[in-house]
Amino acid sequence: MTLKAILTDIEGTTSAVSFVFDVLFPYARAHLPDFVRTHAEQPEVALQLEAVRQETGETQADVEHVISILLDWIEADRKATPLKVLQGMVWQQGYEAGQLKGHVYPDAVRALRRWKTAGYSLYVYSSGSIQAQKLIFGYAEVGDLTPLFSGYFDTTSGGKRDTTSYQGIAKAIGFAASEILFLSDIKEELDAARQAGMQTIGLARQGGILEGHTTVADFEAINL
Ligand SMILES: CSCCC(=O)C(=O)COP(=O)(O)O
Ligand SMILES: [Mg+2]
Repeated sequence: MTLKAILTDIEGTTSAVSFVFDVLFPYARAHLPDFVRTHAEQPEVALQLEAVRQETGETQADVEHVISILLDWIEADRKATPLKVLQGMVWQQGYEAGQLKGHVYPDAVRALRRWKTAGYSLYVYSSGSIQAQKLIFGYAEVGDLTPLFSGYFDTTSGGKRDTTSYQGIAKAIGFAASEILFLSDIKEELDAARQAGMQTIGLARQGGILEGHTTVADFEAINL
């Protein structure tokens, strides 16, 4: 099958789950309350606070209550778009201050560089906001990896377990779904991508099999 583009997940695929859970989420938990208090009137922040109110039906919630909802969502790893957008804004401060460095597995860095040189177009699809995606790759430990990527998709393209999201992404990329390879560590995401017609490879970095999909332990084991 012809392959023209690679669409990759981040957490558990290009980057360690532990980086997200032990570094990024605690950073957001610590800094999001003051960030929201300070910037609540800023239009792009106010828009997300309003989105939280709409999503929970708590239309009269004050800023402190919205903050407590957001902290609950971090705890529950909710992939809610307003939380993801706000996390991206908070992380930007951390990356710019040198307090955060994006973790990307060395095998992923090597393979992504090789595939780009070989002429494949590279895209990212993560529940993290597009801003957060650009930050993890832009401030990677090995330097700026963003020149490798031709585009980014987040939850504004739909949920990662929904087939329609992958159909929409293929349309946006401009290739047939069958010409796109999706990489992820989550079986349900791979199932949805395959249902949309994409090629799939599962990443099981701790070992194991993502049932129904070719599964590898790292990017070096992917032969295009
Ligand atoms: C873009 S780094 C932040 C990761 C994040 O917030 C997240 O929810 C990870 O989701 P993924 O779809 O990459 O598994
Ligand atoms: Mg993942």
